[in-house]
Amino acid sequence: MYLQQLSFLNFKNYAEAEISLSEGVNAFVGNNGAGKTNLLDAVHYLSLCKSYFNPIDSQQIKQGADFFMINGVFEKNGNKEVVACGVKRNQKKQFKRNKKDYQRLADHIGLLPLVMISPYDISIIIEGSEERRKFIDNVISQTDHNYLDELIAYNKVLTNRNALLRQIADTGRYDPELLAVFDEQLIASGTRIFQKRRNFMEIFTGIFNKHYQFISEDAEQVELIYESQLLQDEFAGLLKKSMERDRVLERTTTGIHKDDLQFNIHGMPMKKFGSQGQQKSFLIALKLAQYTFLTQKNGFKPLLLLDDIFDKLDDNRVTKLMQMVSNNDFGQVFITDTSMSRVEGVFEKINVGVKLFKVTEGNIDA
Ligand SMILES: Nc1ncnc2c1ncn2[C@@H]1O[C@H](COP(=O)(O)OP(=O)(O)OP(=O)(O)O)[C@@H](O)[C@H]1O
Repeated sequence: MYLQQLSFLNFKNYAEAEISLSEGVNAFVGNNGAGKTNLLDAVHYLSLCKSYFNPIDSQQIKQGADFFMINGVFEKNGNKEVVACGVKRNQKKQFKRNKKDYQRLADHIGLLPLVMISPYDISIIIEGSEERRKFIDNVISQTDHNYLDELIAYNKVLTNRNALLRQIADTGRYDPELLAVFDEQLIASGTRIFQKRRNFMEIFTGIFNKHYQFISEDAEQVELIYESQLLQDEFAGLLKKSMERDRVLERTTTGIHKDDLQFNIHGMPMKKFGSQGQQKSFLIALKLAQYTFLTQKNGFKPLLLLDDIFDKLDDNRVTKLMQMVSNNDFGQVFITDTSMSRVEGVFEKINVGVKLFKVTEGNIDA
């Protein structure tokens, strides 16, 4: 599966652009602020119906314009998939596959899978647990359609249960039967999500370890550990035990909404003890593991988008990484960088062909 043609109108700093892409490695080179990341984000829209960086669609419309449009022609299993995404100010986002509107955007997720690696991913390491849960959920939902619905259902019951806990605190009165219904729904849904996350992490951790060791050439010992209260006890028992605390705190304190991932380097937290290059290597290994997982599950290769990938990595790691993503386990790759000579040098060294694009202030030249 790969993107053959990409065009857009009024998207971020681009008035208009149209490019034909290589099935292999495509590199976009230009100065800071030229529009390299914006271009990757347009590809992200076509795959996941949204920006990777900013959840507000209208903010992606070029300043002064009142709509944006992104079109992509993909090749998948010998067929063409024509995908179009349009956003007009104050109107619902339009998303089409082969000229047909989608009823639900969620139906598109997973059709054209994509993995993005960006400097913003550092939030997975340094921010709170929500970022790490988002990462797991994003990977699983690209291969399991029911997963997203299950999560939405869980969060809805969680909101209702929390509202009831606040009502109990305010009024001292409540309907125990209603609480029992919420608990039952939360347990059923939460347990299914937990099982999916645990099964996923069992496979994913092994893939991650292999990728990290490859990129770092076994230079350091790292760990990726799934943490969930449900690993210790059944959800029903946990909920019962935490009832008193939940009532005091007026929110549900146990469940899969508390799951987290632990990242360690030499047994210590990566966030505090990893160098910037080690943290970046860790994130790259996580994302490449996501790539391998999606490939194994789907039976075809996702797109791989590498934004500003060379920054903070030493030459050995850059070479290893580019060797890896240019081999047969990977398909179409997009890379951005600020230096043409660096990109040319890296690919000459590993003897891999690359399609080069120059990006200058909203213009792309092949
Ligand atoms: N809605 C918008 N309308 C007009 N310009 C926008 C819009 N959104 C973002 N931009 C502009 O896009 C530019 C940023 O582009 P982008 O992030 O793609 O740069 P880049 O080439 O990746 O740079 P760097 O090398 O610094 O990462 C900024 O100048 C920003 O002001």
